[in-house]
Amino acid sequence: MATNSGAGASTRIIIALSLVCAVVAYLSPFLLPISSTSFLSRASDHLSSVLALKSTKTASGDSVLVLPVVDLSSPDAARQLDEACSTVGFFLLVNHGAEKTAKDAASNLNRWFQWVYEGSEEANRDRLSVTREKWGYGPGLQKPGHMEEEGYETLEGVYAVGGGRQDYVVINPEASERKKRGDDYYTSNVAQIWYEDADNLWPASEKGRTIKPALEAHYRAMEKVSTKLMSLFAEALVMEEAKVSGSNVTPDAGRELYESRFAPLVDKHTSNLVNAYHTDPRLARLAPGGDAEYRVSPHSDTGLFTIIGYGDMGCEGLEVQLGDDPSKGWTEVSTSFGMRTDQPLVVNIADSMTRLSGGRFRATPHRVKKSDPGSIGDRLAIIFFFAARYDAFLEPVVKFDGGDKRLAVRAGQITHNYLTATEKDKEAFDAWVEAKAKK
Ligand SMILES: O=C(O)CCC(=O)C(=O)O
Ligand SMILES: [Fe+2]
Repeated sequence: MATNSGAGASTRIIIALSLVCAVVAYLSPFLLPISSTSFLSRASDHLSSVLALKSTKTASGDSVLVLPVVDLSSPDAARQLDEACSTVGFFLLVNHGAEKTAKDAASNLNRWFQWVYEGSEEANRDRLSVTREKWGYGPGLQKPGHMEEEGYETLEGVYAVGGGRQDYVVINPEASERKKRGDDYYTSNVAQIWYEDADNLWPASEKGRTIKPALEAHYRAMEKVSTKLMSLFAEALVMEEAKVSGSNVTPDAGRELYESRFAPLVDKHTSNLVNAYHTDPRLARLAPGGDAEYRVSPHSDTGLFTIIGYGDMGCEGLEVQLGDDPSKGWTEVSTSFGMRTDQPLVVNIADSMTRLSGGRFRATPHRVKKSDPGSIGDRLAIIFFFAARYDAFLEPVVKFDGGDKRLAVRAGQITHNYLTATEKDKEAFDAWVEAKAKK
């Protein structure tokens, strides 16, 4: 896969900052008091205070952000998560246990996408055999017209994908089997918005053969990581609630909150694994449009949180809007610090988690810039949109003074599938939600 060559001044700053971080991280066992927390969490504490989780301005006025780190193997993970998600809303997840599946997914997808873009007859046949309206391969989240002009609203913007991005969308590998068994959650009329077609499509060619096992394994690994993160979010919210109310936290409080409020929302989650491949718009022969202002417009995600793997590449082009004041502008994200570890994942809070946490965890607006002129910027993002059951009721699970009381909704009503469904299907779902609320 080709790399970007034209990132300019901000890249030099990222590299400089990464070097500083690497040195700080290397020296931190000597600089910081030895404690039971892991090396990485101490390094991240230190980074947090040194950088105050804020951006740094470059000479040209650009900003870069070294993401806060959450170490999933650390006993301090819930606190790290709370700090990152109540400030930046983005973090770098390390020691997550999905290193192998993240790497395999990236290498298999890169190989197949590159082959498809070369456009041989066999490659075109393979591409067409996995192209359809919803799951499978196609432009931006599988809706023709799901482009710059036709995005949908999120809490913090409009989600639209520019020309040149092709998504290979995979849903829960269990869904098809469950539907065949007659599970009402997948077979009912209202479920059709999500599960009208519950089968994933897979390439049949020699080149694409390994994609199915690689992506199914990665999907399952992402489910595991998400479950662990949900239990840490519960722990973090319980700690915060106790702090606000001045009460003590019982040892089981986090687990109880997870089991009573979180687990039931996600036992049949509607998460999609969206494998987003961007090429230089000039090469985007297969995509309509081709020259949008952004690769992805400014938006927040609608699910609970999003976990992104970039394989052995960085997150080039990803930018976030920090703080409450949009006039502060956009800050480039760097994953360089975490790149010292194997396959770090970028995680961001999404709208549903903002709602569940009473606004404590921030669904930070983000966007993906076009590649710089002159670069041949192939770019792969393996995006797991972790989303609740479509019938989950999203309301705050804890009460904070002054917490965000934005309208509670059914999780399904803010998903991409619902928002791009026919009016008739939407009405049927809304009526069902109302009837359920009355019971
Ligand atoms: O490609 C990326 O780095 C992020 C894409 C994104 O934000 C999205 O598709 O929701
Ligand atoms: Fe996003």
